[in-house]
Amino acid sequence: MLAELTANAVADAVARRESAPLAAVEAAALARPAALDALEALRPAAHVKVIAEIKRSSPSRGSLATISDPAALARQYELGGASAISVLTEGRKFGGSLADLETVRAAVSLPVLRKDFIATPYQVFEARAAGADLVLLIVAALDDQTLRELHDLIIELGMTPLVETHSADELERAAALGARLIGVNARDLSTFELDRDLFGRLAPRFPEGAIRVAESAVLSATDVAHYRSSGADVVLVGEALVTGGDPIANLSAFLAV
Ligand SMILES: O=C(O)c1ccccc1NCC(=O)[C@H](O)[C@H](O)COP(=O)(O)O
Repeated sequence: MLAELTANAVADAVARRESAPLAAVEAAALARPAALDALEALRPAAHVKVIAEIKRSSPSRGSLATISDPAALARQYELGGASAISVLTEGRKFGGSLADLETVRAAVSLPVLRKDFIATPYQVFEARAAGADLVLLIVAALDDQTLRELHDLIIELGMTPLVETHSADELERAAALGARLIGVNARDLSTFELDRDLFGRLAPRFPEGAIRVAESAVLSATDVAHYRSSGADVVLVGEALVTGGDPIANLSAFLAV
């Protein structure tokens, strides 16, 4: 499934390139005000930090929430104390778009993550052109050379890569890049199986000084507490915030952990 999602995302970017050629997107990326400092926003603190996600649907869960106004939801996340906003920009399975990212960027003063299946420099330029401050790189989807190339391009453009892993080997590959913001996704992106204990098993292997992000499978404050006690500096939460009623109240509960 991960290979299919990545291939689709690249095909969609190739189609967009017909109307927005690389040179135009590069120019738009370079014309943007500087990206916000996500490493500072997510710096380890006495309390856990939350990256709150705008997520309409997913391959594993189907339709989650309508979200007709992503800017309004992002503002609620900001009011609720999120430290960054994740915007799923993949259209086919997640119902997202770069337009969502742009509208969220304009609505909040928090760093914004482009969460997608990034495999080409074009998608990185698109992310910056839409106002992203962070870009997700999924280690399992990329060979070492592409991973390095995209990682370095993201930094060159002033953004922060969030390097996502799901095994000790992938964590080593992230460490070899010098990644400073590393996630462990509890969700196996090929089988959709969830393993909330994976973060805890991998936490001791994080490179010194890297910010540790636990991604997926937070349904309650108890799950946040579990990740926090396993060493997470940051949790990335989607489903629980878009389906759980009042996002501000839910964030407060998560941040009180
Ligand atoms: O969510 C999915 O079903 C999914 C399937 C395949 C690739 C990626 C997928 N999700 C992306 C994410 O990693 C999550 O949206 C994110 O970590 C938040 O997860 P959750 O809080 O469990 O919604």
